[in-house]
Amino acid sequence: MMDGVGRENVSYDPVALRKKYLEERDKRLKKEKDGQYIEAAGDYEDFVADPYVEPGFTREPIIEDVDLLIVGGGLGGLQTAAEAVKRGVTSFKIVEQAGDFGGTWYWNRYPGVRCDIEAYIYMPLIEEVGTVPTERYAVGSEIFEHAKAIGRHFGLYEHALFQTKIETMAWDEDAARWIVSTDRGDTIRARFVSISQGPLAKVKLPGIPGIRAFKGKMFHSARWDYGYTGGDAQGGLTKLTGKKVGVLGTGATAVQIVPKVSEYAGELYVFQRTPSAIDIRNNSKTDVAWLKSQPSGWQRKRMENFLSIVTGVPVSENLVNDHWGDLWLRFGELMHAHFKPGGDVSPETLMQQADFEKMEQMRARVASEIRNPELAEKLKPWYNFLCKRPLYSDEFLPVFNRDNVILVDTDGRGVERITEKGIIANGREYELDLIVLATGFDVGAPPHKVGEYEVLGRNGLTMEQKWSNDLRTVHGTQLNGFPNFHIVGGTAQGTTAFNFTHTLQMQAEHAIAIINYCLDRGIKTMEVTPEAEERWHGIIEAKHVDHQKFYEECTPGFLNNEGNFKEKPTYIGGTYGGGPLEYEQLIARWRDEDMMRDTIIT
Ligand SMILES: NC(=O)C1=CN([C@@H]2O[C@H](COP(=O)(O)OP(=O)(O)OC[C@H]3O[C@@H](n4cnc5c(N)ncnc54)[C@H](OP(=O)(O)O)[C@@H]3O)[C@@H](O)[C@H]2O)C=CC1
Repeated sequence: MMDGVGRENVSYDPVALRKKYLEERDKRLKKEKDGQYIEAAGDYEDFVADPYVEPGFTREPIIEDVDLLIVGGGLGGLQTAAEAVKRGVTSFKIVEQAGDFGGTWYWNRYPGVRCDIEAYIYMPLIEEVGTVPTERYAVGSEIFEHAKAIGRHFGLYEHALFQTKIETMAWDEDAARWIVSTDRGDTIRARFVSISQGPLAKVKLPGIPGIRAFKGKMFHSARWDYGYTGGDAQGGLTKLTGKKVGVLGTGATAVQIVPKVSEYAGELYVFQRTPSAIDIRNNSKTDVAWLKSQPSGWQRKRMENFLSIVTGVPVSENLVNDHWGDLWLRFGELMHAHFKPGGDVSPETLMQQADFEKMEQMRARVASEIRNPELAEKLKPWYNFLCKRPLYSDEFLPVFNRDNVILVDTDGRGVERITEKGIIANGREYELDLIVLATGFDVGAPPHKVGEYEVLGRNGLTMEQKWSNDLRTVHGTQLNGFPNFHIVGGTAQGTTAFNFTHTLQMQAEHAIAIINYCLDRGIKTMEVTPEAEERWHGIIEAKHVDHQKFYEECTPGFLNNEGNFKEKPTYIGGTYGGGPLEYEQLIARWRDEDMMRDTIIT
């Protein structure tokens, strides 16, 4: 079937393409690697101040013993708390630094914010809560509202401590509890802790000279200032009329911001270092009758079907049927047609073929959307599809046909400097009123780098010390030396997926099943043994999928630590190689069969 962007009859020269990809990568490799970014902390903390709460919030400190402390009120924390409630755990607190639940959907309120994953599988617990997403790909505010609805439905607000940051968390051997203090003067003594701090919690700023020099308005996309721009995420940015706006970045965030801002700004400058591959969104209104007629358990089934497709697990039907699955479905077709065990065509060759085809389609889409052929060339992406997180938009590319939108392509170099008046790129100064830093997050920073507090396990052991030689965990969620401690959202030696809430759900259920097991039986402490960590390490090694060559050849980005894949394991590189669905079965089996062998219980 043709879909208007030349998805059939794709022809290309694989040798020339590979050469071009490597040349484009080389333009972008920076000696600073991931050190090119500045963390929005310390001297840069003002970039992450919460613009959505009234200043001056105070409350009385609490001193409380609880069975469970959940760190983080984003979707992972909510899924953990909902699971706790379902299992009858009633004594718990949720500590969240924001002013409400929602996590990434609380912070990211920029114009055009929308989830790229279908709402029916992304928005957790919609069957239980009764939320009906209005569109197939929901806007951010709707997901934020759903997060709050989860909070109301499961009675989580009475357990929440908002606008509260953890300052210390230490295991007390005698009390067999985690003693946690906060910046609001609280002391919480928790039998169990589950942390869920999110992969997008740490804002990244570009470490370019002059970032403090700019005299106009500047903010990161995750702290949008509607007081300055007017309007809301849906539009109405009328205060930008006549203004010169610069958006720095062309990732998943920028492609959503740019079309909205282009409707209002006098001039919009989009500073591009690497053009992104932008696939078809094809959004639609929810067929409410269809949604309401689904049998119980439909959401889980749909989630599993999607996850199977995007991890190459064969399925007999394609329930979601959007463009996320294209690459794997095509790979499956090629394997079926050309792969024979012992034959001379390898799965890698066929995957590369599927990838070249996919990216040719992406480039053909650019050519068909952009009227000016020279401009179209600048917007074409030259890397393997999975080198960057895939993007979906039907609005971004056509925006460059507008007169008030100017692409500043830096041909891989990035912008050079920020000045009092604006941005210098390609040796020219662009004067601006507003600079939006759509420069992303420290995706997948290890847990001890996300929260700005130290977790002190047995005998004051820190995670940094524990992992100083090599990473050791059981399932990426439990650690020897850290009893009664769980990580939800653990990717290193754990798992992840494009539909991140799906893997959060797996780990939330796992953590609460274990915690509930202990609470039911009066078990004071449960700690995974060093032998269990070695066993899991062995499984991780045995299942290891060697991504090294692939990511080394990739254009830099957060998936390969900005071209530093060899020296530093990444978010993706260290996950369980059998894939998330196998991981889910394996952790369930572990609870039933091996938990007693692998833990010390008191
Ligand atoms: N579910 C959803 O719909 C959404 C999800 N997200 C999530 O957030 C993640 C992060 O996305 P995003 O916020 O876009 O961040 P990204 O890290 O994907 O993008 C950052 C952008 O900033 C650019 N950049 C950085 N430094 C410079 C510089 N000095 N000069 C010019 N450009 C520069 C990068 O260029 P270069 O490419 O060259 O590095 C890149 O285009 C996504 O991968 C996704 O997981 C975000 C938005 C929507």
